[in-house]
Amino acid sequence: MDRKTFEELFAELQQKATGDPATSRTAELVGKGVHAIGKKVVEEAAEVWMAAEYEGADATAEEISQLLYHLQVMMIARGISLDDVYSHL
Ligand SMILES: N=c1c2ncn([C@@H]3O[C@H](COP(=O)(O)OP(=O)(O)OP(=O)(O)O)[C@@H](O)[C@H]3O)c2ncn1[C@@H]1O[C@H](COP(=O)(O)O)[C@@H](O)[C@H]1O
Repeated sequence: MDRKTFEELFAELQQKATGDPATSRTAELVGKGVHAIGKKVVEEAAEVWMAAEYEGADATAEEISQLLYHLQVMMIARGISLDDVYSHL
């Protein structure tokens, strides 16, 4: 399985963001902009909630990974760094 940490994913997405939208989901989403990314964030957040209430831990963890991915895409689209977020934790 292709495992990565939150920080490793963010570094990968920063590279992907300026790539080819035809082959990179990240480049496609960043190209579509904050409005489209925001809709995905809300959709994935709802899927986390539903999985947590009605599905198992594995399904919930998968939905959480998709939410984290889309949050990172939003950060990149808005020029927000990991440190910008960590400073509020
Ligand atoms: N971790 C992720 C990841 N999580 C979720 N997703 C995307 O989010 C989708 C999940 O949302 P949905 O279930 O709603 O899928 P969907 O219905 O096809 O979505 P829509 O097209 O309808 O918006 C997946 O199909 C992926 O397109 C991700 N896309 C990419 N990554 C990782 O990001 C990195 C860069 O990926 P690329 O930019 O595609 O090269 C790689 O390491 C990938 O593993």
